[in-house]
Order: sequence, then structure tokens, then C-alpha cells
Amino acid sequence: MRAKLLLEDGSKWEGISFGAEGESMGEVVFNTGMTGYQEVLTDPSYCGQIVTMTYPLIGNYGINRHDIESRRPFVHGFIVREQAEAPSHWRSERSIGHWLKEYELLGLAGIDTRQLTRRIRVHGTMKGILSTKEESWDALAERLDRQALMQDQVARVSTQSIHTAPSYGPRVVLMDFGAKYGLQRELARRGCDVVVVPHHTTAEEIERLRPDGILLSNGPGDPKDVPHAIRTVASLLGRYPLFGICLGHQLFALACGADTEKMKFGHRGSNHPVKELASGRTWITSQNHGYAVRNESLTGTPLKLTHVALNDGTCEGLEHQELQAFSVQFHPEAAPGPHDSESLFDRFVAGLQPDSSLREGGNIHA
Ligand SMILES: NC(=O)CC[C@H](N)C(=O)O
Repeated sequence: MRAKLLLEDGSKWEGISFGAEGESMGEVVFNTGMTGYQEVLTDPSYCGQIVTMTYPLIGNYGINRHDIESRRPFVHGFIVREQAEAPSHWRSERSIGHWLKEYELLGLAGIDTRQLTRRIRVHGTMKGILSTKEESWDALAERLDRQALMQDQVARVSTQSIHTAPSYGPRVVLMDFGAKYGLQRELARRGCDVVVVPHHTTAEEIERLRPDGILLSNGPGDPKDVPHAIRTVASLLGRYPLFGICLGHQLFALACGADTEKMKFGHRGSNHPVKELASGRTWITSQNHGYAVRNESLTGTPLKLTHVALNDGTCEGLEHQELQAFSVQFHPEAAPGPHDSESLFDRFVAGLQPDSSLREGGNIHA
């Protein structure tokens, strides 16, 4: 079956459908990872986006039950040069096409993804519509025109209710704006007592959970679309040690008086070089963001720039100069990607001071 993609700039792309049938609209972005497509598809930060992979062959090691990063894929469509119909890997359970169909997601293969990526790099990310329907480009253009990009992605992907992963270590409240499983995995590895809370949880509700620290998760969309979360972060500041990742980093910056802006085409891939300014060391990082904290907006705030992207000089990390709070724009949990920066979780957890009556082996009722 054929499938079409129409972009906001009027460019038309035709290829082969490999997922569900129907129609889907979203912001068309590209990811440069050579592997890790399953983690990309299930990263809730891609909610509302149609993702193009620049690597030409995707799906060759199939889909397995280990590499998912959330309860389901949240992308609005997937575009590849070539889809491997017969994956080969001992962990593989099915092909990417079968899996996309199960979740009623559209896939488009057989187009020149390099040309599409160059177009996005020149024009910036754009709205696009994918369709398997037999109809004119004009009809498609009309519907693309009428639909706006969504702004409520965080509410769509965040947990609906509080859930816990109890342990004896420091209690971390993970504010879920669309958290990847990797964040919980890293906290669990360090023995943390994790409480995951919905995006709209207030500072008072969080206080009642008696946390030792707060982790602000990654998540989709513009950080300014969740003003309630910015207010909550502002009132948690100084009361608990705080660590922000990706959207969490942007919310932390906004809560401290800095500003964010939309990037032309963002950073999405598994090999983005970032310089840690204190040591002069370069880390290779996993990234997925379309917004960034404006470096100039840091003037007059209590924030210090700690990490910069080597490709374009944009802000990749911040630290509060008086309070125990820091954040990074990239993904220290990787998944997919290199583990150069995972020590950031050690730094966060080492700075937490758990209630001593709850130490492992101790009598919690003493
Ligand atoms: N991965 C993320 O948390 C992304 C943050 C934000 N949605 C952005 O695109 O910049």
C-alpha cells in the first residue's frame, strides 16, 4: 500500500506504508541515531511528533519487550528509508511494522530521508500529515492547514495517579511529565525509594510525601505549555534537592527566571557532544529536544551555565548558585545512547539525606 507525506511548506513525499492505515498529523522531526529506534518510538517526549530516522535501514533487530521506555509508543508517525521486514535478533519478538499496526500508528518507508532531513534543516521543523488514503494532495493540504499542533501533550503522557517503587534508600519524588522508564531504572539501581507523581501534583501534596529529593522528568512539548509545573518547581526550590532532566531542566530554568526558546530543528540523536565547563571534558550524550534555555536569559538569575552543546553552543546544563539544584538538557539515563554522563545520578543521590530511621536493616518503627 502507498502512503503520502505532505509538509507545511507544500513538499510532497510518496512511499510505502508499513504500519496502520489512516491519517496522522504532527510536527516532523529527525533523529540521527543508528540504533535505538524502539526507545525513540516509546520516549513520551516525542508525543505529537512524526519522527524520521536518518539512518537508512531501520528495524533490523526487531522489537523486543526489554527496550521500551514507556507504556506505549507516543509518536504520531514514523518515517524510514528502508524498513527491515524480516528482523534478525535473538531478542526480537516481531517486526516494527507489526508493532506499529498494533498501536494504530502510521509508518512510511521508501522515501529519501536524507532529502527530507535537509529540508527540515533549512526550513526548520514543520507540521506534516501522513496518509494512506486515496485522495488528492489538495484535500490533504486543506486538512493539514486546518489542524494546529497539540499543546496538551504532558497531560496525555503523564501518569494519572501516584505510584511507588518502594525501597530503603532516599525517597525521591519523580515528577512525571512524560518520564522515560530509564529515570526510574537509574534511581532503582541506586536504591532510591521512588514515588512517581502526576504533572499537576502541587508542592503541598509533594510535601506530604516527605521526599528527600525531587527529580523533574523529561517530557513532550513547549515547557511554557505547563505553567502550573513551573509554579510547582518554583515553590519546591530550596525546600528539597532538585535534579531536572530535559523538560525538567527547562522547567527548572523558567522557575528560576530564565527563558526558553524554540530551536530551528532541535537535537535528536545518540551522539551529541556536550562540554562540561568545570572540567573541560566532553561527554557524548543522548538527546531529544526542540526547545532550549536561552543563554542570554541567565543574566540576573541565580543560575550558572555548566554544560554547552559543542555543535551549536546552546545551553545543556545549569546549576543553582545557592541552592542544591541542577539540571541537564540531555539524557544521562541514555536509552538509547552512551553512558558518559550517568554519574549525574550518583551526584544527585549522594546529595540526598534520607531520614536515618529508614536506613536499610534499621527498624523503621524505632
Ligand atoms: N526530551 C525532553 O524532555 C524534551 C523537552 C522538550 N519537550 C523539548 O522538546 O525541548
